[in-house]
Amino acid sequence: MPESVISIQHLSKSFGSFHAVKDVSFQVLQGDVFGFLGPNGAGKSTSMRCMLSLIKADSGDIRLFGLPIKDHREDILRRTGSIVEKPDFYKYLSAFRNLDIFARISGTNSSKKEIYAMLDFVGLNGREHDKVGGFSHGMKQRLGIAQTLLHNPDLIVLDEPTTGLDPQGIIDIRNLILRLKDEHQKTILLSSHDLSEIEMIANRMVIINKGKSMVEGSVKELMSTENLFIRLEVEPQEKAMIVLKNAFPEIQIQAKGENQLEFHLSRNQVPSISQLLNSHEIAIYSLESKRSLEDYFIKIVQQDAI
Ligand SMILES: Nc1ncnc2c1ncn2[C@@H]1O[C@H](COP(=O)(O)OP(=O)(O)OP(=O)(O)O)[C@@H](O)[C@H]1O
Repeated sequence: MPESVISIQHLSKSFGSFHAVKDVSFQVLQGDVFGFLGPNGAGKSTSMRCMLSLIKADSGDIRLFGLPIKDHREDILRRTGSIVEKPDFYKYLSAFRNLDIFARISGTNSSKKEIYAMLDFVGLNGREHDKVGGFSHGMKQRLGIAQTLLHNPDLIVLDEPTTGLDPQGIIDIRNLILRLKDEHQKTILLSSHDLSEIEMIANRMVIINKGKSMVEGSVKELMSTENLFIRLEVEPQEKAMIVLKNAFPEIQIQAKGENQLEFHLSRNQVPSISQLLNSHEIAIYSLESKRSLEDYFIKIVQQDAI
């Protein structure tokens, strides 16, 4: 059994009368890329800030590397790199100078060679001496990751690292996270509101909603039971609706516009749709299937209520 790197039990935090985190528990094991998933406002950042002791939790047990954060803050933070608040840089200085200054202030005293190697690792080679003010959001994000890696932490905590990035920026960060896990054996906790993002890089995850943990486990196992949202463009629409209702009596189908149908279907039933409609001479112009975190939540919440 891999070592527990983060263990959070029954974490709770209020701001005045507002209970932002009510009951969050999860466990991150060594070598995990662990997805901390929840919609906006679910309490992810607040939980992460409590975990790193940037703010004080009201109650709950927080242990990193097996040690309670309240008694071992320094030791724990020495082994942890995080971007939970937006990283700040001197925009009139180069990427290299920014890291050099940070290394001196924070006491990592990294050599020039180490800083160049870090900039190379995050894909900023060739841009080392350019001013940070001219960097894209994605480049700043990668520079932020380089900064958190300077002290060679075992655990890396990233709060919504791909938010606001363009598609290439998202791919760059995703690849960087996977390399940190595969080539450097880091343990990574990252938050996101995007289920598909987590599915692509995390091996385990917890889903939180309204300040409470809903479900935790292997990403593959959790996703395999999931329903998909289907949007079909078909003709004739009414006939398609009847055929689908006969084949899947348990589903609720909504007719949209002239020839669109929308419904939810379990993943393993999706491949049979086109064959079914073709056999009734119904033309399919498009079939769109997507996962929706919200749909997934509703399913979990409904299961919870039974
Ligand atoms: N310092 C604060 N004072 C008052 N309310 C706060 C404070 N920080 C967070 N909140 C509230 O707590 C709730 C949870 O916020 P939090 O930032 O933890 O959510 P999140 O899951 O990270 O969502 P997002 O992705 O939108 O950041 C939100 O309703 C937020 O407005």
